[in-house]
Amino acid sequence: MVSNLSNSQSSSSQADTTSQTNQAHAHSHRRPAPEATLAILGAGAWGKALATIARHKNHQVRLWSRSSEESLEEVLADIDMLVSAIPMKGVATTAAKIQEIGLPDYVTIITATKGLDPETTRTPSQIWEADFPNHPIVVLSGPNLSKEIEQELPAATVVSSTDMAAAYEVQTVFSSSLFRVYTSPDPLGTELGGTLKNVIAIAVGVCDGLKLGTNAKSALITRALTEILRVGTHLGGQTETFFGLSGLGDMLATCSSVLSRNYRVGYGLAQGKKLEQILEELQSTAEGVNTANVLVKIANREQIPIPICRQVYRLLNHKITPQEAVEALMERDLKAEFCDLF
Ligand SMILES: NC(=O)C1=CN([C@@H]2O[C@H](COP(=O)(O)OP(=O)(O)OC[C@H]3O[C@@H](n4cnc5c(N)ncnc54)[C@H](OP(=O)(O)O)[C@@H]3O)[C@@H](O)[C@H]2O)C=CC1
Ligand SMILES: O=C(CO)COP(=O)(O)O
Repeated sequence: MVSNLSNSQSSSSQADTTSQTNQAHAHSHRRPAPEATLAILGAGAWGKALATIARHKNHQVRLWSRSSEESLEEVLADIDMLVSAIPMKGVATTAAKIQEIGLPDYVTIITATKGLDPETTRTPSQIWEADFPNHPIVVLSGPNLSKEIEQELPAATVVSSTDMAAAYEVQTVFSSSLFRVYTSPDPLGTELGGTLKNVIAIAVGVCDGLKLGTNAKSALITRALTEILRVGTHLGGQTETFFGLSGLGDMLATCSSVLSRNYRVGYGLAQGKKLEQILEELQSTAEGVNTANVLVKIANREQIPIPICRQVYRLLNHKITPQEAVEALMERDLKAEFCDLF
């Protein structure tokens, strides 16, 4: 399907990645990246798109979901990298299953889930890290609407890890002329940007569904960035990360496209549809619904002001109408623009 995802980096960037790959191997005994064997867990929209990208780089890809004929044991046998594109609700149980099966220490774990665990409030990478403390863990996140990637449209993403050798290796594995992969040393910030923006995409869907106009949408997205920065840095992400592809970049993509499931949740609510009906029609994951609930739990615990996300939470939990949510935001106490950023 995607014919142009071949590796056509310039010679200088090839030199860069070659030295990066050498650096990766200097730090580990992992096998060379050029023809890696990848298990991609989660055969939904995102797992399939990632599989397409990897296959066009000539990697061996085994795509798995719970309804696959192959067992998880079979899929995991002799792999170099494990990619998790599982929805949040399945991450902890799947990680526990893999722990039981066993995974050699050299296998890099790449997490592409955008969510927060409802029980523990942990991010997906924190779950993988806790279960696999000896493995390199890499977060992959960015403005990556899967339908556009399947249509061979260019996109960029971020791979982030405290183990930079692993990040460089994953960068090499996924980079192509249509998928530009940047590295970052801030996995938590990278992950939180992609996760928190889903709640904002619901808010923006409401804004568009109510036809509140461009001024309102611009104000909403801008103030939402302040809110994401406040939460994200409080939880340990680096400020600059939230201005990058996995933060602002992903928020712009998700808040401006009807391809976003989260945006469509908000849009549907503004049209008076019931949440259950919208989710039924989507037949796909909208992580912002769960994330809004977990985020409010975190904000209450840590005393972090999240006015926009709190209205989304109240709307999703049938405590308020879309119009009341708008009024509540507009009628808050007046204040300086940057008084409470950090
Ligand atoms: N779609 C996109 O554009 C992007 C999505 N993401 C993120 O990737 C994650 C997955 O999204 P997406 O692929 O769109 O979701 P989909 O709903 O399209 O697919 C989900 C996949 O996961 C499997 N699955 C569902 N529930 C569980 C579970 N409890 N345990 C294990 N596996 C499960 C499903 O198959 P089965 O039921 O057979 O197991 C299915 O293959 C989300 O966190 C999303 O935010 C990130 C970037 C882009
Ligand atoms: O995360 C995404 C794009 O980067 C996908 O967004 P949705 O889950 O809202 O479709």
